Amino acid sequence: MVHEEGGGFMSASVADCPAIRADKVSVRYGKALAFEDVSLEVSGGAITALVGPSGCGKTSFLSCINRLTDLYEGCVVSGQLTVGGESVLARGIDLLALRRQVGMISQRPNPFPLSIWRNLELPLREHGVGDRTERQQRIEQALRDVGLWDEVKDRLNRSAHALSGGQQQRLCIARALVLRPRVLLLDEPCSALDPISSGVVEDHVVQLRRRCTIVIVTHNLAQARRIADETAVFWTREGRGYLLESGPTARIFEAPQNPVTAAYIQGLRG
Ligand SMILES: Nc1ncnc2c1ncn2[C@@H]1O[C@H](COP(=O)(O)OP(=O)(O)OP(=O)(O)O)[C@@H](O)[C@H]1O
Repeated sequence: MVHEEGGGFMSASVADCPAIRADKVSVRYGKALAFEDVSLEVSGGAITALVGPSGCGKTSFLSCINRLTDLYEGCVVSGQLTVGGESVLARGIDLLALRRQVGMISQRPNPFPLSIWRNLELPLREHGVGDRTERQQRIEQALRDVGLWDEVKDRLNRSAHALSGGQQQRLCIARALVLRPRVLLLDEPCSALDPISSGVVEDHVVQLRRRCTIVIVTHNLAQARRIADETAVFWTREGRGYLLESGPTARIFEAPQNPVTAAYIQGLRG
């Protein structure tokens, strides 16, 4: 992909729980604009929900933040995007360092076809983190953070694929957490789960508030209202996504400024 911005990403200077700032960010796939001119401030340490109808660019926006967009041929990201004040769209930034700071969880649980332990050890080895003792500590802590430790501590060498869907998704969150990211991007993390597993995942995401800056895409407006400090509503016009409005979640749900937002949250549109 091509990036159209200057600057640099210095992992050492990113503050704890960094804010994310998008200034007129647009994403094109070939000639098709996925979304355009999105300007959004995401507060450090808060949970921000991205909501809106299908195809309005929520996942594409999320993917810019850790440069997953690089994986799509013909994808062009323009505008300014910073994490903790450091540009993430610049050419030549250290992508490994960026992705260590900015973890991403996808919609469907996707553990590697390896043991539970290896799933968590692999990213640590890949990023050259710690010695054996530190790796063990991080793995146990990450499993505790997602409430899995007591459930799996006696079967760490079993295949991750033998876990239930909800456990697999929590394992994937733990796999991101072992690297101690400062930003966590979650793309509809509960959409493939049953309501009980979904609730468990949601509870653990909430517990990460203030430890990470969290951006979560969700189609579940009740979930956004329950867990998000801030909400950004995306919309689509002639096939192009844009940001309709954003602000504190209570304001978006109780006193939306835009009539389209009002209709959307009442279930009348979208
Ligand atoms: N890899 C890709 N290549 C080409 N077009 C893409 C790609 N990913 C997304 N798009 C297009 O970009 C637009 C925005 O898609 P995106 O998945 O970001 O929206 P979304 O709001 O997350 O949708 P959903 O809620 O259904 O996941 C859509 O028109 C989609 O078809």
